[in-house]
Amino acid sequence: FIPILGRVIATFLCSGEKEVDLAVQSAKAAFKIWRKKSGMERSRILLEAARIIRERKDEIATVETINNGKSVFEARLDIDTSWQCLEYYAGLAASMGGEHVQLPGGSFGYTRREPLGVCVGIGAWNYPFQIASWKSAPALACGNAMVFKPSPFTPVSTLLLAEIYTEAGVPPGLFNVVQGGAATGQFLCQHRDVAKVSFTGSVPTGKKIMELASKGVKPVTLELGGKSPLIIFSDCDIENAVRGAMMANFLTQGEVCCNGTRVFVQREILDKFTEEVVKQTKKIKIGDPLEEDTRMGPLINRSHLQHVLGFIEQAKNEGAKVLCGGDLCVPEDPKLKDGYYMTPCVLGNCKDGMTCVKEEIFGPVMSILSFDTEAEVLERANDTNFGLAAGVFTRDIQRAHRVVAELQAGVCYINNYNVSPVELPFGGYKMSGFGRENGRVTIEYYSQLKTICVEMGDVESVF
Ligand SMILES: NC(=O)c1ccc[n+]([C@@H]2O[C@H](COP(=O)([O-])OP(=O)(O)OC[C@H]3O[C@@H](n4cnc5c(N)ncnc54)[C@H](O)[C@@H]3O)[C@@H](O)[C@H]2O)c1
Ligand SMILES: NCCCC=O
Repeated sequence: FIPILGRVIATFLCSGEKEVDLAVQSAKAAFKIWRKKSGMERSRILLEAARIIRERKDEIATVETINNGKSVFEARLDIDTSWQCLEYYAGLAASMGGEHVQLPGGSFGYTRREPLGVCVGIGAWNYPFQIASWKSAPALACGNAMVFKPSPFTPVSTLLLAEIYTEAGVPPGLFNVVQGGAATGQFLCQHRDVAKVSFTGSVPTGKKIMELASKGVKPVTLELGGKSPLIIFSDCDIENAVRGAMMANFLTQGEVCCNGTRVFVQREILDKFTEEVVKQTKKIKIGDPLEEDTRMGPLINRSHLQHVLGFIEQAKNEGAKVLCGGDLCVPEDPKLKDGYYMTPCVLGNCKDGMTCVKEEIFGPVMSILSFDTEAEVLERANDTNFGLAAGVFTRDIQRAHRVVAELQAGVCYINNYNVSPVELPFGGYKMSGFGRENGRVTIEYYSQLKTICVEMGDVESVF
């Protein structure tokens, strides 16, 4: 689909059980070659792939924008965090290793960090190229092969990544792409030659993936949904807090897992903050996402647009006040008349029990709530089954650290929101998932440790 035009541009055949098996077998063959390469050799190939992504950045960003609807300005940032991820793991590939342990009598042991084998990546539609890069870079750096299934809504850009890996010199089949939806994903998770599944998507699908993988005792990484709190204290730099709240809610049309959609504002600055955030939200340029100055494009598809608008209707019925936006939008350009556009929405008078405050909307809808004390806001911020991200704006640095130490979230931002340095681990607490992407720790999620115990003397048998 092209969300900008509301039209189909290409169709892909879904991979069935046979095609999934072919992909896994060719990944398995490539794994035999790749696992024998030294870290330095793998690093060189990943660096070359990163270079090609940088070189083709505009082309990849354009494809991403056409298929997903996000502004090309943002898509370029996604592509940056993609090649940066490849560079980061290329840098770590050569230094992966185990340890040497001295034992009594001159005996010793050592550990080897070894790849898992064929890993499966399953992606969501909001960051197609970035998700494929964040999964494949650490997987390949550790010596694994990967079969990746993008979302059927955004099947295109992952194919460019496969092309780039091949051009950079990975063995044929090392990074394979299969297309399809739930059925294809299930075949992948159940395949006996698959060693691990890394999934990005919703909580309900994450549960199913975990169940399927458990049948083969396969480890899983789950990057799931969220309903993250953003806490704005009255001593903050208000301009930065407003910018932070916009970053926390309106990137990629609000279709972002870690968005800080529950914006808690301390009562003393509630009116001033709300007035400014509404003013800035009304200024967001909606339109053709391929134009340089557009900052919000169409949502992913019609049914998702209706789903998001439904949340706004329900919020009104439950007593929230629409302070701006929340309507269907038809851009002036006639070619965009069938696109899935809506105006970004700020909801005031929100209460903790409202549906818009409790459920992940995955659209451009910010809910503003007021609070009085630190203890109260912490209690309310943590009162959710999700735990992906959280943010705090304050000039009091002691309070900032005290608050993030209490927040039940895998990623916490102090005086910023939704930045993604690849050097830092990303992932959730509670029902937002487990395992991490990015950062040094992710090596542990794509490798296994072998212990070798070496006897230097005679065997002392108990028999
Ligand atoms: N935590 C993160 O890093 C992160 C990042 C992006 C999106 N998300 C979450 O993803 C969700 C939106 O994405 P979505 O609508 O594509 O999610 P989704 O769960 O509907 O689909 C995700 C992927 O899973 C596949 N799939 C669906 N059913 C399956 C099954 N039974 N077995 C195997 N695979 C199956 C889909 O085809 C798709 O590729 C939101 O909840 C969002 O918060 C999380
Ligand atoms: N840039 C990270 C976004 C991942 C969640 O949707």
